[in-house]
Amino acid sequence: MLQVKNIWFGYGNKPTLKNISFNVAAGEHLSIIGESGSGKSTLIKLLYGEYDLNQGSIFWKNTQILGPAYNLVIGYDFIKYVAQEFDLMPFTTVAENIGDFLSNFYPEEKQKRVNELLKVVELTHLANTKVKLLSGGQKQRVALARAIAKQPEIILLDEPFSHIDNFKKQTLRRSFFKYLKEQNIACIVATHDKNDVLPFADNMIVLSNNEVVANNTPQNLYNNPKTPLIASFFDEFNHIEPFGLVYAHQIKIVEHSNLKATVKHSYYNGNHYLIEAILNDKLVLFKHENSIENDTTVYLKVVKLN
Ligand SMILES: Nc1ncnc2c1ncn2[C@@H]1O[C@H](COP(=O)(O)OP(=O)(O)OP(=O)(O)O)[C@@H](O)[C@H]1O
Repeated sequence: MLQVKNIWFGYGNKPTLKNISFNVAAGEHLSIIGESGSGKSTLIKLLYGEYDLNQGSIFWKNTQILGPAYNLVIGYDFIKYVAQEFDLMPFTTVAENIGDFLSNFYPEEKQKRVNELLKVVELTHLANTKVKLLSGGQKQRVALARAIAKQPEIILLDEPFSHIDNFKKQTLRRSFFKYLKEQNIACIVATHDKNDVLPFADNMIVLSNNEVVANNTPQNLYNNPKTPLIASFFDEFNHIEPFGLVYAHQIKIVEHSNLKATVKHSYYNGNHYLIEAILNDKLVLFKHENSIENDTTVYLKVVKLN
């Protein structure tokens, strides 16, 4: 298990992270979310041992993760880290990059493993292409395959699919996270994308103002967002008294109610429209199957079924 106990860290005098504690079990999938600059990447780097802590401790099982003041070479065999900038060998092929950490002692085994990894990240067709010729998204997939090549016990991913286009993202995300679960590899993922979290994470932590402000399952945080920051991560939302935080899909148009609003704009969103309206002099957002003409009066009802 990963045990993070009361860690503090700052690049200068001011703390970037304060009083951070959480655990991650073997094979567990934890997401870290928070606004840009909230310290997600910094936390991932601390878990890898890239910096020295100001206070607190990090253990994976019985091994303490220590920073450069204690280690000549940063990192540990059982932990892999895929940064936002990938560390690849540009002048060798995709297959060579992926196989770089694998032993040459059993060439057939090595080839089999490389083929398996190429399949997980859907790069079989580019096996013999030099990495310098790849797109950003393809390079990101090589970095992911390299990180799992030697079966780490824990993998740290910083925005792992940010360069990958939507055509590939959905299937890649499913096959990659499924692979980690099957192999019982714990993973910690810093992300801005709810689609990295909701279908896959066992738990998620929310960073704000240098601290962990929530640590719970995605289901609990989605169904009961305690703060606007958490609600905004998942979807468009409103604050309507006496209901509190209400997602746009939790508002319906009804024949009559005491929530009388005037429509100002309809945004096409594929399977629904996002409607912007004015309710008691405040903006309200709700989802509707059709567009609605501007200045139409509608009556709204809050339906919180979660
Ligand atoms: N090497 C560094 N030296 C000094 N300050 C840094 C360094 N790296 C990050 N910071 C600062 O630490 C804070 C947290 O940055 P960090 O990159 O961890 O945030 P983040 O949540 O990962 O952001 P994003 O979502 O934009 O990637 C920011 O204020 C940033 O400017």
